[in-house]
Amino acid sequence: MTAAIAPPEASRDDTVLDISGLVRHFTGPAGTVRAVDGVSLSIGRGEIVGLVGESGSGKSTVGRCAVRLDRPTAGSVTINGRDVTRLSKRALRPLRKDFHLVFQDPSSSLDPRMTVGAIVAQPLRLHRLASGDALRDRVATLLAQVGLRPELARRRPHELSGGQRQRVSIARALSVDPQLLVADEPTSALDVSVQASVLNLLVDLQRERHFGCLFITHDLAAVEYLADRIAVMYLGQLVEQAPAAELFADPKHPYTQALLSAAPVPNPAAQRSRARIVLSGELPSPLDPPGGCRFHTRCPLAVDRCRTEPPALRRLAEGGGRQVSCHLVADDGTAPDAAAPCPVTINRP
Ligand SMILES: Nc1ncnc2c1ncn2[C@@H]1O[C@H](COP(=O)(O)OP(=O)(O)OP(=O)(O)O)[C@@H](O)[C@H]1O
Repeated sequence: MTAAIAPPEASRDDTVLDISGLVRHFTGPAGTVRAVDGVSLSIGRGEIVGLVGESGSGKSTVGRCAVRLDRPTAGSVTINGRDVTRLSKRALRPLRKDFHLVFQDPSSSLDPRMTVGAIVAQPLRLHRLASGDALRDRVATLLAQVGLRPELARRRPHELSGGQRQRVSIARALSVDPQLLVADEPTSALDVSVQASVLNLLVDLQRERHFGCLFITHDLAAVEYLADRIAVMYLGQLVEQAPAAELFADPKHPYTQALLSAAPVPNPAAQRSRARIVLSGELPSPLDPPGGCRFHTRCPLAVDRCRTEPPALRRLAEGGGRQVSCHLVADDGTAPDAAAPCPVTINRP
């Protein structure tokens, strides 16, 4: 398990989400899936943190635990200073308005029997925040804020387009003014032509309302555009975390370097300066993750130490508070280039 260190953000008093040492294992007939294995991450008010990594690396599991749709095996989740990890459903109910999840596929998260108006009104009713005319006005305002015409309130989800349905989910999630929104691939089920407008809507609403946002995605161009900070996951653990601009300009972890090298960039000159790193092999099974550094089986730079000793996620001496878990990255941030493997000096403690 990773010896994850608590980021300094965890001690800020504007922290809305603080995940500490999160572990989520699923035990079934085939064994124990170690979906998340020691993740620590925090999000401040008004901050968008992007969570990226290959399919199966554990991103959605982190997101589900963050909003208590799933319970961690170990570790804690604190929202607005309250540890929600072990609260009963009843104790959790009044706090639920502070955090919401926007799912990848709005069709599966919207009740097909309810009208759009009733769906958006539901959290306001549940938390007794509005009723009667005030409730109707609030729903109309919310629909307008997500760019939907008021008459759509009488329709049902199947009568809307995918983009409109996702706007309804966003209106529902934001109806009670949450402090934290977890958006799990909110545009990946949508037509490419409407993805940008839904993303822009999310960003506009976030800038206006200053909620903290955990944005889970495979879309590196989107995350570069909208996230303040990015955390990179590999096989259940965080391998790197840094301000978005710094991560994209200078990825330190060999896995981050490989991930970003595969992403299309809007500026072709930048693309040319970044050699493509093709990783060998598949993501190993989380049923039996490799010992030592979990990435060593695919890392073009791995040395003996990587095969035996798990690297801790440690803070580098950089202004932005970057964290990296790699034996080959020096404390001052000097990092080898996975695109040009060559003998490296191991930075032994
Ligand atoms: N309820 C469950 N029972 C058993 N295994 C699970 C369960 N939920 C997730 N997993 C496993 O945990 C691992 C992490 O899954 P998760 O969905 O969190 O990854 P992800 O990074 O979000 O993937 P994707 O990008 O494809 O959504 C995967 O191996 C997945 O099969």
